[in-house]
Amino acid sequence: MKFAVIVFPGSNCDLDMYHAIKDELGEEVEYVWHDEKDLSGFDGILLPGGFSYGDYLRCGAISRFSNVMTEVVKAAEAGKPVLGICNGFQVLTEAGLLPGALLRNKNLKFMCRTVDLKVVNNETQFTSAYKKDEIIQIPIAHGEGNYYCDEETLATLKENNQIVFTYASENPNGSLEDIAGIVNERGNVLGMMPHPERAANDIMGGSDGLALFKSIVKQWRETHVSHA
Ligand SMILES: NC(=O)CC[C@H](N)C(=O)O
Repeated sequence: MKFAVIVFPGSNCDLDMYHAIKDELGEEVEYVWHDEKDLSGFDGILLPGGFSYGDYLRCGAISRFSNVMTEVVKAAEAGKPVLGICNGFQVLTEAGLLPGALLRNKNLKFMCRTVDLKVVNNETQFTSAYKKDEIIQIPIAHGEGNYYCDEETLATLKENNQIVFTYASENPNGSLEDIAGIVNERGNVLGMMPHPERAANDIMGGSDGLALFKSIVKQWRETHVSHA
């Protein structure tokens, strides 16, 4: 499987993402600058964390206009796995690929710690390697992680089982219904504020995030590798 790690001006978790894929999973991965106009050679698209365009206006509000985003939309529409982590999640909501918005943390502070997450939906291509309602430890580091959507959108998210991760022991940012990660209706685009790529090896303090990347590869292999 070949992954693209999109790099915006100001991205800072692209290195972690690249390491998780290349060194922990042993899969192909390349950095793709935000100005590129072709992602057709990639099987999975990863939007990393960081401070793209310095978080000016709103986190992700400018990056969503980068040339590469036209290709990210095409990849999502083609059913390829698209994963947005933290700033990547914010870009995906600004680009309309995921519903809702990430507002300023309720306490208006930058939150940087490891939190307990509940895997409330393990039936997605991103979470099949977890158990239902499994509690995992994943780091967060953000100032605008407070997920919000209107009542109608929340009802749709619940009806379609699109809520994938919730904060378990504490809600660090005020997110509606403790939402920490959601998928689109088709289930191939995931956005989440916690950083699984920063929990890909016990040396980093934990490896609970690795199963997410393994789930993506497992799904891809099941649908793309012929079992001759
Ligand atoms: N780690 C990140 O990706 C941070 C995202 C964004 N800059 C925020 O502070 O909310």
